[in-house]
Amino acid sequence: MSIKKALTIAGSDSGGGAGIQADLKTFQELGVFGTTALTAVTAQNTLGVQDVFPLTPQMVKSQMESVGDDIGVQALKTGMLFNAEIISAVSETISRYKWEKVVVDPVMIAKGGASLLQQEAVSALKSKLLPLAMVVTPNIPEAEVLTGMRIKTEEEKREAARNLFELGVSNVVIKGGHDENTSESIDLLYDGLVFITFRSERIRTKNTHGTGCTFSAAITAELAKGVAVPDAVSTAKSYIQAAIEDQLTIGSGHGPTNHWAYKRKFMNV
Ligand SMILES: Nc1ncnc2c1ncn2[C@@H]1O[C@H](COP(=O)(O)OP(=O)(O)O)[C@@H](O)[C@H]1O
Ligand SMILES: Cc1ncc(COP(=O)(O)OP(=O)(O)O)c(N)n1
Repeated sequence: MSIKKALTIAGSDSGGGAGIQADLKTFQELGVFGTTALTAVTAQNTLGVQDVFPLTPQMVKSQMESVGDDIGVQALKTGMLFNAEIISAVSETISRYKWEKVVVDPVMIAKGGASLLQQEAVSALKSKLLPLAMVVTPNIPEAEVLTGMRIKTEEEKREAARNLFELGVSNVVIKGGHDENTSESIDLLYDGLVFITFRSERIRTKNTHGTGCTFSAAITAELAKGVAVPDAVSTAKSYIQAAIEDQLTIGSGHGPTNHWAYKRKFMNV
């Protein structure tokens, strides 16, 4: 059997809710073989991030090469990259291997407030990595940092998406999870021509740790299978909705989502 392979370049979450752990669970559930290039180790649980230890840029590059030289990469995603040196190493390696299906989740701050990207690395993210991205998936605070705009209205979301497209990204998805005053969670896709909205009922829960990682990993898995971007975003939206709805109770803070839920809801597994 030939199976598609997806690579995640991200940090480890010891609590299992976000980062590499969320990405691998998502790849597995969506039927692609997951590989990893670890950027940083975090000591983390549902209450927050207790410690961060970044790996060297050389070690990140070596892991990408090990995967690229032997296993192959049909699509990849980036998550926590932590500093400008790691961003440079990742961007150079993506360019050298000519990997095209690149999903950038511009992870900046964890739910508890810990910084997962140094402030001075934002310009490297914009100038080196975003131009290589087939899809970028900022949440609203991340889109505000990347564009320098304040985003409150639907028109401001569209303006931010246009600005991000101008940085060289082929498809921009501004996620609506942080828009807490709305009864729906609305994600907006822009491909330079049209806007498509993906809507779902907002679930009132504190257990949303790792939703952004999971959503971008689901897009990556679908791209690895050859699915077009709008359909990949649609599946990712269904996946994350099911995973938030079918609640787990783990830890006493912001708990993780449930990766078993998607197949249970849509495939009766
Ligand atoms: N309470 C919620 N109910 C339904 N969907 C949500 C909820 N919170 C987040 N989502 C969805 O989860 C995904 C991640 O969104 P978001 O929370 O904005 O990202 P991040 O985890 O990066 O902060 C998006 O598809 C968003 O619509
Ligand atoms: C190691 C690691 N990577 C990414 C995140 C951020 O994950 P995200 O999906 O944005 O979820 P929250 O942190 O907002 O719950 C992380 N926490 N750790």
